[in-house]
Amino acid sequence: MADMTIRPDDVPVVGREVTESEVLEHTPGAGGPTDLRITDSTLRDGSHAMSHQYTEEQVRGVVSALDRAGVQVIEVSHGDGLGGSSFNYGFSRVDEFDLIAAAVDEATRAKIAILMLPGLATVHDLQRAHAVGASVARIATHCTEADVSIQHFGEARALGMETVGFLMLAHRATPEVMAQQARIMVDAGAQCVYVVDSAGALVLSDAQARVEAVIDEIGRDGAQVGFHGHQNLSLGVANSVLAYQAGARQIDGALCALGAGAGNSPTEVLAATFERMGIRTGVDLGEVLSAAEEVVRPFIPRLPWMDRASITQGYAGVYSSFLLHAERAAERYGVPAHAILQRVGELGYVGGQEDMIIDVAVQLAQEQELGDLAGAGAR
Ligand SMILES: C[C@H](O)CC(=O)C(=O)O
Ligand SMILES: [Mn+2]
Repeated sequence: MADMTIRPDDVPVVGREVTESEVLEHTPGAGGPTDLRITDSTLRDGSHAMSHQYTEEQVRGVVSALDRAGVQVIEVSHGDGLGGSSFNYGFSRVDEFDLIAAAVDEATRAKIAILMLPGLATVHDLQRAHAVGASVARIATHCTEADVSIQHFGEARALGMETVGFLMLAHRATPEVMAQQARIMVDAGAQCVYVVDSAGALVLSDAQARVEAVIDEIGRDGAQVGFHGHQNLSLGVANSVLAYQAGARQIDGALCALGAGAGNSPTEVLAATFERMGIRTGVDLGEVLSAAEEVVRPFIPRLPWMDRASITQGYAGVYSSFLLHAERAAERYGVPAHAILQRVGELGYVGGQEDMIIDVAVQLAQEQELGDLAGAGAR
């Protein structure tokens, strides 16, 4: 297998020399050199499924177990990224900077990553995350709006952080557009760009084609490509394998699939599948299975699952984190969550439009009432 270390000469230079300390290195995991790097997002994407109620004790337990298992990067933030704790997205139980600091304190080998969406989080939030010890900045935009991340990549690199770009709702852009957007991120300082299947809507070759196009565009700069899957159509792991085969070298997962919608590709299943394929992740399978079964599963309020609402998200291409918002609106306005999500898909809403879910529910409730009245009139 190819040597996966990115050396100073391979890293795209963004307006200045790259120093040794900024070089993206793949820390050998428990099993030595790796062929791909798994980033675990239980403590970030999983925060959606936890309604952002993580405690410091839970964060410490998960980080310690993942670190022991040899997972090289652990993401910790509000589900919607830094600054997400708000009326629109849901308030965190514990300040995310305290959770990030606890994660940094607990990790002995793993790097702690944060996610941020420019506009929701500011450069000041990024500086705070760095100050408490986060060393990987994952900067996310809608798949056609990479230009809003330019300043943030510049600041992350200036802070000496490893940088990863997240092109969300990737099913909404063609492979060609994904490649153009990835180019913007790399020119701004991203060392890796992810194809992010936020809706779990990419079906096999759809995922592969996007990864291939992005690699064709940015691979020559020495930048890597990653894949972040959701299980709404149950394809997160299969898409991740295809992404690896297309050249992706960073893959996201979450223990017990704990993530938005039907959840993320389960980290423990990724570890087992790649091990079966002879692909080295550096993750100790026994330890990661224990982390899922003994540390995470006991505190999960509800296991993410492919039910009618989350399958509708995959089918209709709806942002996975809309699920709990839709369920709450369904309860309040007496309309089915899957009908809300179907309509949201038709209207093409993107992350940040959570408040529109209420409007859709109100509209559907009115339509339902009119339908009932018409039915009553006909009798
Ligand atoms: C902020 C989002 O939840 C990021 C993500 O995980 C996705 O788009 O998927
Ligand atoms: Mn996600």
